[in-house]
Amino acid sequence: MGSLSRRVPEALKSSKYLSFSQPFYKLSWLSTLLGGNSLYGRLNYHHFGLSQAFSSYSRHDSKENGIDLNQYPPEKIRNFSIIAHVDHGKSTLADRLLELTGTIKKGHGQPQYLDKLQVERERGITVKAQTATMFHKHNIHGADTHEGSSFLLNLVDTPGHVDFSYEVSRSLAACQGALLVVDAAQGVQAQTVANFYLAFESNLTIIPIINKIDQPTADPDRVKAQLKSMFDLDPSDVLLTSAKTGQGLEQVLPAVIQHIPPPPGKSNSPLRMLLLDSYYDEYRGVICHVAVVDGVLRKADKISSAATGQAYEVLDVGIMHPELTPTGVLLTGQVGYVVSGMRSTKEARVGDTLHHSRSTIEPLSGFKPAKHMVFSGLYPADGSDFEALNNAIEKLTCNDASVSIAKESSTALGLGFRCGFLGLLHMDVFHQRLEQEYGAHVISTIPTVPYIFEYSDGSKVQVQNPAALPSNPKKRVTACWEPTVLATIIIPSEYVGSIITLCSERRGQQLEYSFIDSQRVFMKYRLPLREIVVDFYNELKSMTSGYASFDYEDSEYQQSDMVKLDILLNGQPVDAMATIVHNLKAQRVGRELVEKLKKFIDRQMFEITIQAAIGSKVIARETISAMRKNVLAKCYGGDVTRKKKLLEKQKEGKKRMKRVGSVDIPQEAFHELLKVS
Ligand SMILES: Nc1nc2c(ncn2[C@@H]2O[C@H](COP(=O)(O)OP(=O)(O)OP(=O)(O)O)[C@@H](O)[C@H]2O)c(=O)[nH]1
Repeated sequence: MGSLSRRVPEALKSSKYLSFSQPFYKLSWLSTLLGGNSLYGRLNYHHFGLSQAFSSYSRHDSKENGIDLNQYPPEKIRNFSIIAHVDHGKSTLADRLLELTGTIKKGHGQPQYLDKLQVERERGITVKAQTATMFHKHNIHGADTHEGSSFLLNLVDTPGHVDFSYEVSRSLAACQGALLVVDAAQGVQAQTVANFYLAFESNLTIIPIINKIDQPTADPDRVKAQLKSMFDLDPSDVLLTSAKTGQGLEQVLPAVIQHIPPPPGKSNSPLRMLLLDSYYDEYRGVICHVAVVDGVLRKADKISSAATGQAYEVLDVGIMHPELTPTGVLLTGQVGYVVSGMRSTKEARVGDTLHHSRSTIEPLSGFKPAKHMVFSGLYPADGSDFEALNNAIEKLTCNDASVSIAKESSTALGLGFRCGFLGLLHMDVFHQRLEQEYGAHVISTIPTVPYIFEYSDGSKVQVQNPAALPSNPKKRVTACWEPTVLATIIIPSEYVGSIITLCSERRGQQLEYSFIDSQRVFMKYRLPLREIVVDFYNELKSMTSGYASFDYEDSEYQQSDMVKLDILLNGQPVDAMATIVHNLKAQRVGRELVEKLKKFIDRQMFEITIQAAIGSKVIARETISAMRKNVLAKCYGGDVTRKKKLLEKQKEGKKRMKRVGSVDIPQEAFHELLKVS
């Protein structure tokens, strides 16, 4: 294989999409760390029984594990991640590499080994980045042999969905290279482009892999041409694989070892390690994932946090192989875990530098904080369960630090939380995890994006909750700004017309339009974030029979004519149902909301009016007429058991209701409102 192409394509240099500050070939582990964002995966004990694995490992020392990390100085280490568009085969490829190196057993009966969360398995998507350490014998002449020297390879499987690109960028901070996996039939898609640039900006060496070549519709030559035209990647450098049949996989690890540079830290400098991620284990306390940038960390060392100055003793240290495996030491360039008696994940600040307490060091620059794109209120479905929900949220946020949480209260729903998410899928996944892992049942309010409102007194505030806006905004609000995104859309050319119509309906502005090849078009749009958070992707997919791909990055705020839309039940505004919409769309959204509510609220003993209003102006109205017969009227007096049963049933039904004023609203009504855009 020839040397990998590292030239910056001219067309890309001028792209508004990116700024290129450093030559592609100039790899710098440190500058990547300083400028990058990274998060290492977590091993979730709840799903994995790792606590047992951990305690049994803990009884052995590193020699019993048969692993002597002293054999792996930086030149014998490669840190790389696998990046790709969603479903192009990252996790399957990761599985095969773990099998190939004997890290997991072949046919371990658990597809997508690194997708540990139940939600990941059910949805078939990767949500959390995950790391695994592998050992691989390689002979410098290229052929893998048992006589070759042994390398330590850290592999990071990253999520492909746009909501989790923050995880990808944080993962890349601990890597010097990336395998860019592209489906041989689907070719380059929107997240291929986005992830390529993330890796490219982090100065990583990129190894292109065309996967799924076993498919009947595979067309590797077409995909090679796309990689050349989009990223200037040399077709002769592209590896062809099938993670399903195993074809071509033997070339992957030799390419990793030959082309990805070793981590560049200094072994004889004072210890500096970057805290990549942390999670809480009820038996061990906080487990931190770390990358040792300089120096050496040993069990029983005294270490300090550069952020808080707090000192700790290293109780345990090791690698993820793929489960927590004590080694007693972590050397320069190695990635592993540390247990140091931290009691809460709040002490373990992602992006912090840990160092020996006795030495003074220059801290590494941490990560940019996660940017919350979507906010929603979370309330216990049963009002009395606030404490239970509070506990569940506290525990889950220990394992998903990318959610922001603040307590809030609603007249309609009582005490709850205002949560900030990276996107709508992230919000959905968070709900699912709350339910599945902690048994918490929640009602969430219509998601909103963070607006900036200016009031007549000149003050500007960020509004994350529509209820915080006064109901007559025309009187007091003088201006509003909404967040926008730069969206990349890739579609087959026959769908261009309908997608342009969709984007203009969503108030989009076209910035770029070009052909990737004779069949596919690449478009760049500026779109208000509000217009894409609900249902945009689904619509895009259904309009293109599933062929569209979409990715976005956040961009600047733009001034917009936004208004608060109130929902009133029997004349009373329901704060949890308020939303902020564009003035031109208010009428349609108001109509849809009241129609949805009419469908989901059952008839009650009295008439219910449902109204949508902007300030004092009602823009949509529906009425639910009063119920004539009581459920018990159906009983023929004497049948006590039947009566009891019916009362029980009614009580059960009530549990799933929220009473707002005098009106009972089923939980489903709240869920349905989330789908109105
Ligand atoms: N035919 C064929 N199918 C494959 C191959 N590799 C993966 N798949 C299938 O493609 C689907 C997606 O694979 P994953 O490995 O979950 O993809 P991913 O990129 O990790 O997906 P996300 O984590 O959701 O981004 C699964 O059904 C795999 O079985 C391959 O080489 N050939």
